[in-house]
Amino acid sequence: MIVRRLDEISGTNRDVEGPTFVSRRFLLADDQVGFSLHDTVLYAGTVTNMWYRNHIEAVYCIEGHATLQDLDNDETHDIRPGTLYTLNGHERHTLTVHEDVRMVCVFNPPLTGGELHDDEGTYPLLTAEGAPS
Ligand SMILES: CC(=O)NCC[C@H](N)C(=O)O
Repeated sequence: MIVRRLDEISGTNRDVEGPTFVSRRFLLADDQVGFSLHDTVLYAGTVTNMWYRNHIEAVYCIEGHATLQDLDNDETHDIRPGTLYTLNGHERHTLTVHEDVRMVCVFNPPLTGGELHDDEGTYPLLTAEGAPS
């Protein structure tokens, strides 16, 4: 069994700062559970463009307010606490954050640690050893 607390992750290499968010990565590939799980806060006033070509991501909002734009299907969704979205079609999307949003994010395959978005908003596909798979 794995038990972790947010205050144990803060300030470690599982606490990853991006330009528009902080991602506290509770579970990663080397935990060997088949997915990664993050507590992510995206900051008010920011816009983040993403395209998870290599992963499926599920996102559950527990705090704040944002607008999600599905660029592939030309749809817009209001994101508030209690809303889940899942990028099961690897959709290109944008999050425009009105109030800091706190999200529980699950990635399959799991992230390995320090991944950050490239110019297209994609995370690389890495193994637990950090090498491209
Ligand atoms: C909601 C979202 O996708 N934010 C970007 C960060 C990502 N969820 C992460 O935790 O690395």
